[in-house]
Amino acid sequence: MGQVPRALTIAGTDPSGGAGIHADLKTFQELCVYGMSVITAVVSQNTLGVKTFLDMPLELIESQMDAVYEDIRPNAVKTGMLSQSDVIRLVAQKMKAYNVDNYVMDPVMVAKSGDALLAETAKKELVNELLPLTTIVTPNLPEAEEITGRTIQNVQQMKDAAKQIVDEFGATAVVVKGGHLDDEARDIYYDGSVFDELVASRYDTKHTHGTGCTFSAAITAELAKGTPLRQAVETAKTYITEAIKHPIHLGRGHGPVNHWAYRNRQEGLSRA
Ligand SMILES: Nc1ncnc2c1ncn2[C@@H]1O[C@H](COP(=O)(O)OP(=O)(O)O)[C@@H](O)[C@H]1O
Ligand SMILES: Cc1ncc(COP(=O)(O)O)c(N)n1
Repeated sequence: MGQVPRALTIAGTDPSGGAGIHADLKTFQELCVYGMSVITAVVSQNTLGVKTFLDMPLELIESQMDAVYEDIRPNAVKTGMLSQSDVIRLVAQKMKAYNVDNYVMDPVMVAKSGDALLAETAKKELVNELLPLTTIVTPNLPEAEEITGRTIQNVQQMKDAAKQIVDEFGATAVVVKGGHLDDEARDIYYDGSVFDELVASRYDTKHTHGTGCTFSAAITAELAKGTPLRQAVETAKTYITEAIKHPIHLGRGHGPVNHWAYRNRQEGLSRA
């Protein structure tokens, strides 16, 4: 047997298991990829909201990245919550030092509960330092608005934002996620030459804690396996749609998505 595909997430935690590192590792596992993690912040949160969080010291983030790269090199990497400017600058510097490719950025800014997970002053660092390194970036509508300075209320405006993020800010590709838009869950993919729409039914559910984390982790897992980018995004869309469609009804707020649903569908099983 050849070496198993390996993916790394650099992100914050969620003790209730629905978002951040926890969502990412569950997604990697379900997609048969060996998961590793670098923790940027310990976040006290659950389905009801964020209570508080503590950023890890920079030396500890750096040391965790070194621990991974000196031993088990990942085939793909994603970033989630990076919370402040010096964390972003450090991660960008380490990404360059380790010559990272297959980099998926989920530009996490605000939790579903409305709590800020990225300092206001750090947004420009995310765009200037990290965006040009990405293979793909996956903003939701408010994040795409922040990055581009545009108002986005329809598909044409999503396409305009996608174009700006790639052509002007230097991402290799982008998916602008329309989970916040209308009656369909319509996302716009753009890779500098091709626009594409990823469309799924929109399910009327409050169980959407960790949807963005899960979607970007699924793209990362597929890239780690060597799946071409466009196809990786397609698989991630199926994964997140199934995970939202079959809620597991945990928590008193925005509950977590169902990580068993994708494989249940593939294998005709019913684990939950
Ligand atoms: N209610 C829903 N039904 C179906 N798909 C959804 C729903 N909400 C979000 N999605 C999809 O889930 C993925 C994550 O989107 P989104 O919720 O916008 O991200 P974020 O968690 O970053 O805000 C996207 O593919 C989006 O279209
Ligand atoms: C540590 C951490 N990272 C990210 C999110 C955003 O989650 P969502 O995917 O619901 O936008 C979160 N709530 N916590």
